[in-house]
Amino acid sequence: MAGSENQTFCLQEVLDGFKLCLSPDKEVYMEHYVSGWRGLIKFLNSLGSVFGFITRDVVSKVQILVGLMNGANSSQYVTVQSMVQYELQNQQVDLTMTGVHPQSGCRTLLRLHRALRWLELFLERLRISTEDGKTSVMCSEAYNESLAQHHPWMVRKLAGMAFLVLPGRPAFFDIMNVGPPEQVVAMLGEAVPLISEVYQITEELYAKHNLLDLP
Ligand SMILES: CCCCCCCCCCCCC/C=C/[C@@H](O)[C@H](COP(=O)(O)O)NC(=O)CCCCCCCCCCCCCCC
Repeated sequence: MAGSENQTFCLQEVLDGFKLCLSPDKEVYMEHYVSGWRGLIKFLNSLGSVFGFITRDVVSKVQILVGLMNGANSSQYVTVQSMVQYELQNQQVDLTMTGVHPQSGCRTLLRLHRALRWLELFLERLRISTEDGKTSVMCSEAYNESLAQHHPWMVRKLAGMAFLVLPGRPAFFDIMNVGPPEQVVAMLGEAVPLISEVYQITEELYAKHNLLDLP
């Protein structure tokens, strides 16, 4: 039950979500994709109100996907592949401009998918960083290389301001709830390739169907 879930962030939970994401034939299970994101929402919550505008956006996108996964056509929303096939075949996606399906699964997941690339780039920087590494710099470099190109000026400015108040590397590692820094680094070494594979598979699927620029 949502209300009784543990609200403390743990990197292991995110790792587990993305680990379970891929089926034997490399389809992406939506249930586990969303559960990885639920873990990340806990992390965002622990960062406080400055990050509230980001948290609210992620929460609302996860809610849209969960609504589809539990809705009348739930059997079509088991994997990202089945969702894409179903929504395209049934004209459930606004392909060129926002119209009757502003909250399609495809466009909603695309936003999280782009953010997953940010996460991959950020976590890799964190993994190879030294003790005095600046999380705000790692975060904004990863952002500029990924999500920023999809955001208007105002969102980029707000994001840039939020990055400045990020906790430093030691506090960041503590919030991850993994153990000493060596264990955090080891877990990041496991998490980054997993996230990267899920990202690549989704990216290829969206590219194949010309869905990478959905409005
Ligand atoms: C570590 C601190 C968190 C830094 C987050 C970096 C990303 C900054 C993103 C700024 C997003 C601003 C909010 C609004 C965005 C929307 O306009 C925009 C477009 O949506 P629309 O087409 O429906 O309008 N939405 C998006 O692009 C989705 C943004 C999703 C952001 C996800 C951020 C995930 C943060 C996870 C933190 C995990 C840290 C690592 C833990 C081990």
